[in-house]
Amino acid sequence: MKLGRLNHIGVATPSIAASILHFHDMMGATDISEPFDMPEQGVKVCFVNTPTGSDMNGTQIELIEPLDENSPIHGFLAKNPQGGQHHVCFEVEDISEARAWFEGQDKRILGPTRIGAHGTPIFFLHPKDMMGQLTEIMETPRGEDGGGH
Ligand SMILES: CC[C@@H](C(=O)O)C(=O)SCCNC(=O)CCNC(=O)[C@H](O)C(C)(C)COP(=O)(O)OP(=O)(O)OC[C@H]1O[C@@H](n2cnc3c(N)ncnc32)[C@H](O)[C@@H]1OP(=O)(O)O
Ligand SMILES: [Co+2]
Repeated sequence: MKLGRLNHIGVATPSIAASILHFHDMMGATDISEPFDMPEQGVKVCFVNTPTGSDMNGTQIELIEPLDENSPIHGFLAKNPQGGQHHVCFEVEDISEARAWFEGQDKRILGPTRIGAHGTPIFFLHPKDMMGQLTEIMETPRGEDGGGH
């Protein structure tokens, strides 16, 4: 398994609208996507794009707000009502190979591989098996050779 780019940091929030204001007005973010719903993941999503580097791929902040009480981030927000850093997402070249690698290391994989917000397959690893960090593994979008969005 070869580690790819840090694609995004997932930040849970009780209000994407309030978080957009924070990143725009307080942090000076100039490239923020329109929020959109992902009912199959139980979240509303919005990307805050950081400036691109020489490789033309900036890391994103992925704002996520629960769509309802069945959302996988409902419990996290119950414990952290203000929201906060929720997960990190690393890219890999081959999602099946990565899944087999982590399974072979006895890491708990949370649910099936599914299509994520960037249109490529993703899966999640339990934070208790990953040094306390909920970890999302995402296949690099084709044509981007190493990352980005
Ligand atoms: C936008 C789409 C997509 C993308 O394309 O990028 C996404 O990112 S969707 C993001 C939301 N989806 C997910 O998070 C799916 C995977 N998550 C889960 O299956 C669950 O959230 C969870 C990780 C199993 C947690 O479930 P929950 O019921 O909320 O908590 P538990 O009480 O079972 O937690 C057990 C234990 O783990 C600690 N914990 C929970 N969440 C986190 C976290 N985000 N980071 C670090 N640690 C976490 C929790 O505190 C418990 O610890 P103890 O209290 O010590 O037992
Ligand atoms: Co994510």
